[in-house]
Amino acid sequence: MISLVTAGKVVWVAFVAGWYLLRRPFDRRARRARLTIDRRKGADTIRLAISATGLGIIPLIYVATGQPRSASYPASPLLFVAGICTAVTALVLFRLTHKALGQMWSVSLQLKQDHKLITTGIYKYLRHPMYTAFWLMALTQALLLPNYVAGLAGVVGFGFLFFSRIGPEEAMMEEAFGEEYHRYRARTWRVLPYLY
Ligand SMILES: C[S@@+](CC[C@H](N)C(=O)[O-])C[C@H]1O[C@@H](n2cnc3c(N)ncnc32)[C@H](O)[C@@H]1O
Repeated sequence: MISLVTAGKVVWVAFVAGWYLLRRPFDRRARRARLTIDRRKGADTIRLAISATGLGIIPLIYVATGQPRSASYPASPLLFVAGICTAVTALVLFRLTHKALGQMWSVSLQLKQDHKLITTGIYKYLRHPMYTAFWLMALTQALLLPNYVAGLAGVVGFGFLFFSRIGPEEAMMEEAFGEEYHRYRARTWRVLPYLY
């Protein structure tokens, strides 16, 4: 029988692989698109690197080596089951966001030629449901990996990206779509209905 720690690591790896497979076709298409606004360079590159370190590199080092060992604590079956639930919810939400955004998606602060504002599908209810999915991804990491550093690195890394990007992203959308975005913003929540 494998230990709960190993099971958590296996589920986390499967979860990240599923995440990557869902994103791959959109990423390939996005690389070929012509852009009218491209704010990837500078601050956004740093944000993406910090987020990828917290959500990917640090937990991967822990999964492969068990380091940093001194930050580990006993695994709990309750947290493990909760982690599976948040993983499934995150993947479903991540798929819904890509389905709704389609070719309008890009990894950074960019707008395509003939970019359209999407306000349908999951975007009818939330302006940033993909970031909700990323928060769930960070939570899944914390629940599945019983190590204070590896588990919480996602919350810190993605939290940095989220809080430093949300303002510039909304400003960019408002600049491009004016009144249409203003009205959309007034009738939707950012990431959590009735809360934020
Ligand atoms: C990483 S995606 C995240 C999308 C969104 N913030 C979310 O969390 O669901 C960021 C890019 O998606 C595009 N985008 C974001 N919201 C959009 C919308 N409602 N309609 C069309 N494109 C959008 C913009 O090009 C933006 O640079």
